[in-house]
Amino acid sequence: MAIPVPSRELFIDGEWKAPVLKKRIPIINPSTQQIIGDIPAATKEDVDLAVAAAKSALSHNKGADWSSASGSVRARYLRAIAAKITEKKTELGKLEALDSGKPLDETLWDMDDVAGCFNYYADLAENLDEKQKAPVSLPMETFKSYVLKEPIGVVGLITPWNYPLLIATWKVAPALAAGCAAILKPSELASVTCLELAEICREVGLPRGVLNILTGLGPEAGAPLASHPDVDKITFTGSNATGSKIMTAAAQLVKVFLGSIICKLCVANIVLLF
Ligand SMILES: NC(=O)c1ccc[n+]([C@@H]2O[C@H](COP(=O)([O-])OP(=O)(O)OC[C@H]3O[C@@H](n4cnc5c(N)ncnc54)[C@H](O)[C@@H]3O)[C@@H](O)[C@H]2O)c1
Ligand SMILES: NCCCC=O
Repeated sequence: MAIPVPSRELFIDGEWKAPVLKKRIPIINPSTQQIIGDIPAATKEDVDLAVAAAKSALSHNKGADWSSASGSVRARYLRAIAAKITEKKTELGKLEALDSGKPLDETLWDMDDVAGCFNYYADLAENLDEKQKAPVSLPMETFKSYVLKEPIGVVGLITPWNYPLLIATWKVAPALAAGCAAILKPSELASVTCLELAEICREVGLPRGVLNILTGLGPEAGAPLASHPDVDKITFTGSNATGSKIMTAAAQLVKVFLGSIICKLCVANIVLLF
């Protein structure tokens, strides 16, 4: 299964960017304990750049490029990403097996699920167009009411090591389908395939800043993302201990009370939605 691990940088505003502090983290193959490469280590400085890029992606071309584009426009990108995942399935499966220590069969199944998930949310994005401005019936004829679905804004996506690209996709695909701009912070223990997702975003021409990918340590990269005042929503999957820290950080910014944090913690199938 020998395959070279690509050397990547952070993915910010549609470009590869070296971390401001130039730090890197070794990639350790869990089955051999050998160092097989390294990933960039983002810090608060890079988080600030990525959040600014995401914020500005929402308003490029007065929103027409992304946040207020039709669901069908966004679906085209999601389908293109799905097609690239399928095209690169073997390479991605091998990289993820080396990086996470999971059996190759499993990581290959996960790549099928990743592609399926991008296609699923492409369908939902298209369906959004039909549902947009659905009228709400009111008892008084003097009032008109309809439902306008709008993206919440900039979202932070923090993910664990055990399904590296799949759990990231469960967060990236719906965020993009809805018209949000996102910053993904994968686990420092298994980030390689998430960086390859960045390369795929470049290849399909995803508008810049719509998806930013910051690898790095939890306290150095995850924490400043979770507590960033310009991040409108945080979604996190991981341990109870980290979930507690993220909810505490969000509470300082009153995000918890605005319906803006989702935590999937270590008790199976628990979803806390405030
Ligand atoms: N409920 C589910 O569906 C589900 C799915 C997969 C994994 N899990 C759970 O995830 C855990 C395994 O994942 P892990 O070891 O990667 O979890 P973890 O909590 O150590 O790390 C998860 C993510 O949080 C980041 N992080 C760490 N400290 C942070 C901080 N202070 N602020 C912001 N981000 C921070 C990490 O860098 C990583 O990206 C297990 O407990 C497992 O049960 C749950
Ligand atoms: N089948 C994937 C389950 C991921 C959560 O742990």
